[in-house]
Amino acid sequence: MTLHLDDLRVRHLGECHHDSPLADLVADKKTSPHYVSEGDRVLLDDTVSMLDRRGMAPGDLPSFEAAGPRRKIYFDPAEVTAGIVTCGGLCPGLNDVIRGLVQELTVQYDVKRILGFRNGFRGLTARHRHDTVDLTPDVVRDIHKSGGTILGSSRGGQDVEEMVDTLVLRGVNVLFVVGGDGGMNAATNLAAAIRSRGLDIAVIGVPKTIDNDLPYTDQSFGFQSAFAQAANFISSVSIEASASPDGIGIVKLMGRHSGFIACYASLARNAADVVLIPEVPFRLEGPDGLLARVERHVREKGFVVIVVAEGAGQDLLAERGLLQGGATDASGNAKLGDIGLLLREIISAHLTEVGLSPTVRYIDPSYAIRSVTANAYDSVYCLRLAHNAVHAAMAGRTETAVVRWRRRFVHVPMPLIISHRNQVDPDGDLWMSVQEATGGLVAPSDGRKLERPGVPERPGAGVVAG
Ligand SMILES: Nc1ncnc2c1ncn2[C@@H]1O[C@H](COP(=O)(O)OP(=O)(O)O)[C@@H](O)[C@H]1O
Ligand SMILES: O=P(O)(O)OC[C@H]1O[C@](O)(COP(=O)(O)O)[C@@H](O)[C@@H]1O
Ligand SMILES: [Mg+2]
Repeated sequence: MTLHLDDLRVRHLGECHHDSPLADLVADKKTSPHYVSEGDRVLLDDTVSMLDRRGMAPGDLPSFEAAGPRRKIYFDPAEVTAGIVTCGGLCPGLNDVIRGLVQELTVQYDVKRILGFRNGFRGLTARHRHDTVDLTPDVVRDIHKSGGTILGSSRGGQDVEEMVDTLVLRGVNVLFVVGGDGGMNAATNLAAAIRSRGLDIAVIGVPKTIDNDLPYTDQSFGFQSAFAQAANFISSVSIEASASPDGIGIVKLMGRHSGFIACYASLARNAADVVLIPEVPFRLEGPDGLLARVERHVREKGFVVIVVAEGAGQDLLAERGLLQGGATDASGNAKLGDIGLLLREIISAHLTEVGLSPTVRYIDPSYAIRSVTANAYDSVYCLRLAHNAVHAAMAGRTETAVVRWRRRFVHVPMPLIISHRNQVDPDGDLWMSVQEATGGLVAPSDGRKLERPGVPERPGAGVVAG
């Protein structure tokens, strides 16, 4: 998809006439390596060759509006009622975002009324619209010390007009939606319905996903905390596998369509011998297939550690009739088959057949990963996203997501956030790092040639076969 400057312009509700309480803070600020001044823009591309290929004057290059406080704002804070909703699967840092939004709205902008809608968009339906939480600095003071979301979350569709009615009935003129692709889709529809009714309500998105599968953001909040926790499970399985004769360690990690958690968690411990992700289909059979590679590892080193993203190898499950074709959850997300269980069965059978005596250690940590408390890095990240989301809303931006792009906080039109999925690029440098760390790949099922098969020496990897 080729993006142009106009695709990256965000919607405004109107002119900003009110003095911002933060005007003095930004009055003399200029763009520097550590600040982007109001009105300046952040480039989409970041290499000389990409810019060169565009062949444009700097002002015409595709770029994002910088986030941050403005000198003038659109809303009179005394007239603002803010709403907050968290939706979809959990992710570390949701409470940090809620806390940051509430603190910034109240302390900096003196907004007096903030409603927390319960259990995702379900909380905006007619049935639940009056069951809200009054969010104050006191209520949110310590919530970042726990994972999850104090507001609750949910999957499943709701009527968009009914949700707009809720905003009108509850007097909400600024809504913050913390959600993933589904949540951003719903927020986009909501904003469109608001626009078609001519209402003065801003909808600001804070993109959320532990799968890190949303585009136009450096890395989603909570992702670091999630993969750090995932890495602990890889260590556990590695220790178990290395202490067992012909040990097979398998860790299945979340990642429906994108294998970022599997890649990062594997790199964090450098204990994985094989990493399987949805973006790179793999073969079981043949000299470079998974089974041969696993067998080689076990024979040469005594054990093997496999990290598999839940969305990997779904074709293998389908071939075996282990997928309910077209089955989806309440939000329309595809229901996956259990690749971890299939690998456990197939690998055990193969190794037994070739005369080994495998001991399999299989962990599926699932919710134990995404429910953790945000680490210090993610807490800071969430707080800064929240501050910028509040600035965007008060400045009358709408249908806009607040993200960090190439280290700068920027505004992205919501439709772009759902325009495609962020995935591990098999030709990109992350996958290259995984290849370097694991010493090669399982043969791809698309017939591409392997470049570097082999078993690398890993310091501290444990038992080496004699
Ligand atoms: N394509 C869609 N269009 C409109 N609303 C959607 C869409 N997909 C999901 N939603 C709504 O967004 C909410 C969250 O979506 P879900 O896919 O469960 O999680 P996430 O936001 O984390 O991706 C759900 O309540 C669902 O109804
Ligand atoms: O059991 P649930 O809630 O459907 O969640 C499972 C899915 O949630 C995820 O964490 C992604 O969540 P989102 O769809 O909310 O982004 C996936 O990794 C996983 O497949
Ligand atoms: Mg999703």
